Amino acid sequence: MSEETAPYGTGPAKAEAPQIKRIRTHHLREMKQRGEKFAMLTAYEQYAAQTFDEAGIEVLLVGDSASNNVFGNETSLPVTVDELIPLVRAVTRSARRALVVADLPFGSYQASPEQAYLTAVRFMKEANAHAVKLEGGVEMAPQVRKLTEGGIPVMAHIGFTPQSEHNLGGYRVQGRGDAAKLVVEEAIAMEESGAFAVVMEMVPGDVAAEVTAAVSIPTIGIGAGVQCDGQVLVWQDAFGLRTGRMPRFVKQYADLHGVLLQAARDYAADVKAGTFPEAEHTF
Ligand SMILES: Nc1nc(=O)c2c([nH]1)NC[C@@H]1CN(c3ccc(C(=O)N[C@@H](CCC(=O)O)C(=O)O)cc3)CN21
Ligand SMILES: CC(C)C(=O)C(=O)O
Ligand SMILES: [Mg+2]
Repeated sequence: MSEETAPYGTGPAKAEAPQIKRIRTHHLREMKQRGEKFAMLTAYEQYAAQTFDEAGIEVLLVGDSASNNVFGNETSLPVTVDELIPLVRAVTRSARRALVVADLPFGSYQASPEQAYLTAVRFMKEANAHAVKLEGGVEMAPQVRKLTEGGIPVMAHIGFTPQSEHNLGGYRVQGRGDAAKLVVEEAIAMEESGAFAVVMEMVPGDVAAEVTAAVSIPTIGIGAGVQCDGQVLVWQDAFGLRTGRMPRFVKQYADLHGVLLQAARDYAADVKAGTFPEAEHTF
């Protein structure tokens, strides 16, 4: 089937598509230098990825949070590399401009730099990821160095790191009081090991500001205040597809749950009443 007549989900035909320059890791660093902020969202499949890309979101993260937001687990711990690879592939196929980052899941990189490299290579080769992300500070420096030297851009993730929730004593703010200097040290270790950016999760705003000033790589906050170079949220939180208690750092920009609920109810009511399908929907 030609691109022009393909009915589903292929977006505009390649021939008509204007040339769009892909965001690369150095562009984010240049934005930091210019004092320009950038936005990152999670994405796990085609339509969200296409829509966020069209909206100008600079970075799409295929988070290990797919564990709870796609696969229905309670935490991010159970998700596997084999489960995440098809999601990353869908997002890289769908985003024309955004930098697509694949989150390495729990247990797929902590054992050794070699394990981290072999896992990251799978995301790069099998899913066309542009970069990978891993959780941890100073203790992950050998992993970050190994990947970077092997040609794989690494985004670090410090502060509250959900894969270590059992060691951190639950979902808690990190870096309060004396622990602030540890967060700064972690960020510096990540920059020195070659990370191109660092996510900071649930860190006091003043500490995140200090980190942002202390490193030349961009910082990306989630519950880390407005002075980070970029921000990230889980899209189902920000756009209201997920319901229930939200972390304090979430701002709700839409009520997709309400929209979908009403649409599904209207459809069911039409079917039951015999008012759908109508003549125009019938061959
Ligand atoms: N849907 C979703 N959103 C996320 O932000 C997210 C995931 N899933 N899965 C992986 C991790 C887990 N994250 C979480 C989960 C819960 C809290 C939370 O309950 N925070 C509370 C307590 C903070 C405190 O103790 O001070 C909050 O009110 O922010 C925070 C981050 C962030 N990530
Ligand atoms: C919340 C972001 C930073 C993340 O790691 C994820 O979605 O998995
Ligand atoms: Mg994650």
